[in-house]
Amino acid sequence: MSVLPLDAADSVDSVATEPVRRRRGLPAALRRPGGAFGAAWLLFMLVASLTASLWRPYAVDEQDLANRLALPSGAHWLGTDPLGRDILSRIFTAGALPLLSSALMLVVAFGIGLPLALIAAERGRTTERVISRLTEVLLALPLIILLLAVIGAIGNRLYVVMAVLGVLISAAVYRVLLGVAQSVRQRLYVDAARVNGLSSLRVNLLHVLPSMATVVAVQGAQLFGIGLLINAGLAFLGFGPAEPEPSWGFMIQDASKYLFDDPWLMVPTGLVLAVTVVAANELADALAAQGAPAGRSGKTRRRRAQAGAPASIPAPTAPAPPNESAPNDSDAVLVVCNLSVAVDDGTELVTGVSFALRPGTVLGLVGESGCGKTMTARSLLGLLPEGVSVSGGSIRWQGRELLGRGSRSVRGREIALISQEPMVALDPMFSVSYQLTQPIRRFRGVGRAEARRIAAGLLAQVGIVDAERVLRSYPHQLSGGMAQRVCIALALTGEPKLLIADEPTTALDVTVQAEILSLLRALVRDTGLSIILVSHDLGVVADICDDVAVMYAGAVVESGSAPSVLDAPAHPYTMALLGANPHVPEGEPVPLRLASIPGTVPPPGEWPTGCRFATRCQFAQDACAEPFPARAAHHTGHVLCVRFDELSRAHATWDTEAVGAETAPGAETLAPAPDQIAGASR
Ligand SMILES: Nc1ncnc2c1ncn2[C@@H]1O[C@H](COP(=O)(O)OP(=O)(O)OP(=O)(O)O)[C@@H](O)[C@H]1O
Repeated sequence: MSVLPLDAADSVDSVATEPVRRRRGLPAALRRPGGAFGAAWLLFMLVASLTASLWRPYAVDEQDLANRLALPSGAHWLGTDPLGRDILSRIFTAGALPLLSSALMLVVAFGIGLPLALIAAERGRTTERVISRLTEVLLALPLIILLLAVIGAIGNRLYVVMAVLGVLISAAVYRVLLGVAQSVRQRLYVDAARVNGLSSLRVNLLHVLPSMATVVAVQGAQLFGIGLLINAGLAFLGFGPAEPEPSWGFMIQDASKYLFDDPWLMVPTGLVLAVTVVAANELADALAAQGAPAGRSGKTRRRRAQAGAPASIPAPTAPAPPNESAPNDSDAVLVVCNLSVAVDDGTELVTGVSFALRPGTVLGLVGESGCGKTMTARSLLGLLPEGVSVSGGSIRWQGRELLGRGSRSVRGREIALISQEPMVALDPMFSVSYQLTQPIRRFRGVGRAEARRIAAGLLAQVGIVDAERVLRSYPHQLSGGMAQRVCIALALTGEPKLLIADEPTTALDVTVQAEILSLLRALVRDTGLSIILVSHDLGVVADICDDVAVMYAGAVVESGSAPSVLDAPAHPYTMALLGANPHVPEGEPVPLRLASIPGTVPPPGEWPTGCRFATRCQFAQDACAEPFPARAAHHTGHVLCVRFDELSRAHATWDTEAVGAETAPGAETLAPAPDQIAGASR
C-alpha cells in the first residue's frame, strides 16, 4: 500500500535510480576497473594466504643460510630475509592473520553498530538519544591506549584485540548507519510496509536493510583497510605473533633495519600490505560510486531540517477556534474534532482542525503548500514524522478513538493510503506481485495462489488490462500512471472503507490525472469507499469532492459542501484561492498573467495571534488582528472569519485585479462590481 509523501524530492531521486542499481549492485561495482582490481586482489590474497601451507615453496622457519638477504631468484622468487628464510612463503603465510582478524573486527563492529542504528531509527528520539550518548562515550575513549591496555591484560592475541577494536569502532559505524537508517525509514515504501501491518523486524529485514546495503558495503571495505593497517601497526610494535611465526608488521619492522644496506627487503612486504589496503579502498570507492544513498541521506536530512525546523523557537500563538459544526454530523464514519499537531519543541503545525466524513463521499482538504493538509492526513493513521505528534483533539473512526494506539488496528485494513509519488511508494526491490500478494495474504488470510488471483483481480479493478505482465514487473518498469494504479490496488488489498489520497495526481501528467480521478470516482461509486483527498488543485477538488475543508496556516478556515464552498466562497482565503485558480472556464478570457495571493503563508510559529490570513487579506480590519478566542462569537458556522457576516451581506468578492491578474487586450474581465467590494473592503 502506498502512503503519504514526506519528502518527495528525496524519494524521487532515490527511487528513480535505485532499483536498477541495487539489483545489479555488485556487478556494477565490479565493472569499474578499481572495483574489479580491489575485489580480485582481496580474493587472491585471501585464498593464497589461507592455502599457503599447501603451496608455499618453503616452511616459514626454513633457513638458507648461504643465501641470506638474497635478491629475487629462481630459488626464492621474492628473495630471503636476514635469516635466509623465503620471503614469499612468509608473506603469504602471514596474510591470514591480518585478513581474518580485520574481517572479525568488521563482523563485531557491524554486529553491534547496525542493530543499534536500526533500533535507534525505529524507536524514536528518546531511544536514539540514549544510544547516541552511550556511543559518544565509546568514541571519546583513546583507541590506541585502550588497545595497548587490552594487550597488556590478555597478551598478544591479535584476534581478541581486533574484536575489541570492533567494539570500539562500532560507535562510529552506528553514527553513520543511524543517518542512513533514519533516511530510509522516511521513504514512502517503508511507511507503506508499516501501513500493511508488517512487524518492525520484518520492515527492517525486508525494506530498511536492503536499502542500506551499499552504505554497509562501502563502510565495510574502508574499515577493512584500516583494520589491516592497525593490525600491521600492532605487529610492527611487537604485539603480533612471536617469532618464527611471520607477521606483516614484524617483517616490515625487520626490513626497516636494513633500509639502507638492503632496501629490497622492505619492498615485497610493504608492497603487499600497501596494495591490499589500496584494494580495499578501491573496492569501497567503486561501491560508493555505484550509488551510495549515504550522500543523499545527508542531503535529505539537511533539506528536512530546513523545511521542518523553524528558525527560532516561537512564542505560542493563540489556538484557532474549533470548527464546531462539522463533527456533529451523525452519519459520519470519521469525525475529527479539534485536532492539533505539534513539533516536540511546542511549535504547532495544525490547530483546532475539525471535519466529518460521510460514508461513500469524498472530502477534499485544500490549501496552499505548508497549510497542514499532510500533517492532518498523516495524523489519521498515526504516521506523523519523528518529532511531530498529535497534541490535542480526537479522531473517531466509526465510533472508535484512533489517537493513541487505535490507528494501528485500522491501518491498511479499514483505512488505507495512496500517495503523491507512486514510484516512491513502491519498494524498488520487489516485484508488483510480491508487493500485492504479501498484504493480501496477511489481511485476508489466503494462500499464495489465491493471493495472486486476488492481486490480478485488484489490478483489473483499477483498470490494468494485462495484469499478469504487470504482476511480474518491478516498479521501475512501470509508467507513473501504471504505478499509481498499482498503488491504488495495493491500498485496496485490505478492503478498506476509507482511502486517504495525498495529492494522488500531482506527479502525473494531465491525461493520466483524469484517468486516475475517474478511477477514484468509480471506486467510490462501486464500492462505497470514502476518500479524503489532499490537494491544492481546486479543479481536482471540484471534479471529485462532495465536501471541502479549506486549510490555511494549520487551521480549517472554511468547510462545507463542495458546491457551496467553491461556488459561493465565504472566507476571503477561499475567495482568493479561487481567484488564483489557473483553470479558465470555457468562454472566459485567458489571463496573460495568473492572479496570485500577495505574500506567503506564515510558517508555523509565526502565525499572527488574530486571523492568520489577515496580513494577506483585502478585507482585513483592525478587528482581524485580535485573538480569536476573545471573539469566538464571530466564528460562525464553517467560516473562520470575524467579518464573515459583513462580507456575505455585502456579497463581497476577491479582487483578482488587485493581486496581479491581467487579461488579454480587449477581453472582457470578470472583476466584481465596485459596489460589491465597497461594502466589504477596508
Ligand atoms: N517533520 C516536520 N517537522 C517540523 N515541521 C514540519 C515537519 N513536516 C512538515 N512540517 C511543517 O508543517 C507544516 C505543515 O506541513 P504539511 O506537509 O502538512 O503541509 P501541506 O499543506 O500538506 O503542504 P504540501 O501541499 O506542500 O504537502 C509546514 O509548515 C511544514 O514545514
